[in-house]
Amino acid sequence: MIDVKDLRFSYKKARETLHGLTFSVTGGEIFGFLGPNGSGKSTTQKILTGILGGYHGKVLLFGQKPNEGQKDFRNEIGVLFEFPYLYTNLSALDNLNYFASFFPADKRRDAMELLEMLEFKKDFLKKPVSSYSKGMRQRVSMARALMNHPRLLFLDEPTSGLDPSGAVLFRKIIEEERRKGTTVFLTTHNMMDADLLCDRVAFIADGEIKALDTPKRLKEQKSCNIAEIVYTYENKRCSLSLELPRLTQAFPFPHDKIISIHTKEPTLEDIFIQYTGKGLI
Ligand SMILES: Nc1ncnc2c1ncn2[C@@H]1O[C@H](COP(=O)(O)OP(=O)(O)OP(=O)(O)O)[C@@H](O)[C@H]1O
Repeated sequence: MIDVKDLRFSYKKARETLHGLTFSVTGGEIFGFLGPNGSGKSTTQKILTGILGGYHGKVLLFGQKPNEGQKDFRNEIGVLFEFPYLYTNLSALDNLNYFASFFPADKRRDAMELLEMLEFKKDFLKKPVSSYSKGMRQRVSMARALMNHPRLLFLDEPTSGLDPSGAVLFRKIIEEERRKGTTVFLTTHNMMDADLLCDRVAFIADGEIKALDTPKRLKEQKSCNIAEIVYTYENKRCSLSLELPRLTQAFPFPHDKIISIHTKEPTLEDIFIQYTGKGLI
């Protein structure tokens, strides 16, 4: 679906922003592109969606170059940008109906249905976008990205500006898209979105991919293999950390009652820091 080999890009001659990215995304997967501010996520998405040209290396989507700009290609992708780019003097419905007019009639989804699915506040449907909160604008942007039944959906920070219940709703909708067979390229520095949604994630830092695998395997590779045992002894609550291989050996210690045994699993963010030496924010 997406095939990228040795992708290099510079905004200015003297400074390279992307230093040879290589990855591929297969049909039907949610692929996470995870990195801190300024690491090159949006630049990569802009190249993949044909907004930025002038790159070096191979970039193919559906087997064709994105910046060749064929209409068929535009009909097959949906994009949620980091910034909403909506007409602020128009309403949600007018914005969506205008964007829908770029697609053939049989590709268009109903604007009203999309906004209902995204739990958009009904009293604002005909008010101008300039009166909307960030979360409401994000809902309209998501509706626009889904407008043409895209086979490939690019989402740049989809849950940014949403409250927790809005973020849960968006994750549900993204999963529903995957269930229908849509391929999703999810750009984010939100570790929870990446961990909950993605089949595979690429860690990007300083314009380079530092690791690429399933969230589970990434966490297992760097797992610290420590179990924490909480127990009581002589009416006191105590805890003990133990390396996992020792759990299989007889390991006596004075106690009255074991309360819990938990492995200390690293989070995806812990793993990101181990690979890149930096946090996600
Ligand atoms: N139009 C531009 N002109 C010059 N430099 C740019 C431009 N856009 C981005 N950059 C630089 O390119 C680098 C990568 O930026 P990019 O926006 O791709 O990062 P990002 O990972 O998406 O960050 P964020 O999470 O903040 O959106 C940064 O150093 C940024 O300052």
